[in-house]
Amino acid sequence: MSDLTLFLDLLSQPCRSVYIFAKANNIPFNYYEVLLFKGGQMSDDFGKVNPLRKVPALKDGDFTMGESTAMLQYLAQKYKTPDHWYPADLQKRARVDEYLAWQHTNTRPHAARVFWIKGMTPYLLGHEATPEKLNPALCEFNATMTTLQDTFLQNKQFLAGEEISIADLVAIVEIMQPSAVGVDVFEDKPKLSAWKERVVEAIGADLFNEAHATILKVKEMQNQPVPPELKERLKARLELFTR
Ligand SMILES: N[C@@H](CCC(=O)N[C@@H](CS)C(=O)NCC(=O)O)C(=O)O
Repeated sequence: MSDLTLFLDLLSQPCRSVYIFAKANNIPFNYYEVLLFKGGQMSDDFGKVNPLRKVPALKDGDFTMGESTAMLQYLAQKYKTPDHWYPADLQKRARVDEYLAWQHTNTRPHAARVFWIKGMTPYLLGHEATPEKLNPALCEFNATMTTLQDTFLQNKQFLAGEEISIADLVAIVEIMQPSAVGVDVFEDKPKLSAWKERVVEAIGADLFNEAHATILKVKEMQNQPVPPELKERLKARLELFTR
């Protein structure tokens, strides 16, 4: 049994980046499932691992931490994964860090906003999102994807260079969120579309599909009843996205 335990729910995009990274690098870990829709993050046991009550979280012996990008950096350094994931060279590493810093206030919130408005409105309110609510979110997300393609990717193979890095992983898992609820993310973005194919190939299609199997079935979840206590909490979250 490994000393390393990852606390994950693969519906969550940052969980998928950590899961894919660990699997792709053959890092042995125990998988502890924290089912967000069942309130698993609120358990006493999980609170001891991550007092912020967010997944992913990591326990390595007595050491615990949250925050996916910091976890990826920790795993890359601890397990000395191939250099391209998180290069030792100062400036190459800075390129990866640059994207990781930018995405927190761009790709992540903008993709999540589209996912919640388009995907969660039917589940929580029983009707499709109105164009008044959805269109501004789509516009914002589309502008972010244009920046991703034209400013970060440019003519390179991957976001931070010619080989895959943790920047690409962190980006793709976020982008798959709107994609899972039917947004044509790559429409009119041929370079970004080709980049996605390269990322899937570098990770391996089997691992990519396995990690995304739950989120790609999220629309089926919309036919299931929402537990009442969860519904109120999720509705409050949805409201934040539609303000
Ligand atoms: N910045 C954090 C974000 C973690 C996060 O927001 N996780 C969400 C799932 S995607 C969560 O655990 N939400 C539970 C909750 O808010 O109750 C990271 O990158 O790990």
